[in-house]
Amino acid sequence: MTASPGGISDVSRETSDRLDHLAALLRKWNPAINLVSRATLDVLESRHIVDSAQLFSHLPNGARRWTDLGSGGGFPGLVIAILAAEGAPDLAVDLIESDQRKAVFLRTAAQELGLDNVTVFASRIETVPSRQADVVSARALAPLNQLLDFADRHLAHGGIALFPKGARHEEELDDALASWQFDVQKIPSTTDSQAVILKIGGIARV
Ligand SMILES: C[S@@+](CC[C@H](N)C(=O)[O-])C[C@H]1O[C@@H](n2cnc3c(N)ncnc32)[C@H](O)[C@@H]1O
Repeated sequence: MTASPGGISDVSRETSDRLDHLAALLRKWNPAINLVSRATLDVLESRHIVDSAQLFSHLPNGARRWTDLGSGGGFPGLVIAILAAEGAPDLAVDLIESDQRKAVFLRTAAQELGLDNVTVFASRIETVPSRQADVVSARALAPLNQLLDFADRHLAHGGIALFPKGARHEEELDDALASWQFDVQKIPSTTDSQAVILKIGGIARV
């Protein structure tokens, strides 16, 4: 799988059809529940789907559970589940989303897309028992300091967090270092020259 600004390549016809189907479902449901900002609906594929798909290439070998926090319209979690159905069939994908209407969308979309690797938790991240995940992700959810607290709750020992972050990531890293120890790799985003994916392991409170 390759995710570049031009789109997603090296995937099967079924995966590509599922990604198109997800885009169609989002366009259908968006007027009712505002899953993505209306301004980005026209560039759903490049702005949200490709941006989410690039995280999949950082899946560690042997990972069994990926937990996406604050999934909203399914970014990155539903896109990861679609790619995993082809590329990592043993991976279970959790989507945690406290907004009940968005959680209904996520369940309906997973069903319509024929994804049996998805579990939706219509609850707050803070109240779901630890998922002991190998990977935790969160996009556009909270400052890094807060995300590390969520990741600390839901990661298994040795697990990693993948957090897409924008131009202010250095500031967020400095703030987080006041309360947390961690190892971080800054991976340039393929969709935005100012953005990075923070790949974080070894999370511990200071
Ligand atoms: C700005 S949206 C981002 C959605 C998606 N990750 C994306 O990139 O498009 C943040 C989402 O997180 C959910 N959320 C915020 N706080 C949460 C919490 N404590 N537990 C579960 N979901 C939460 C909100 O309902 C919202 O859908």
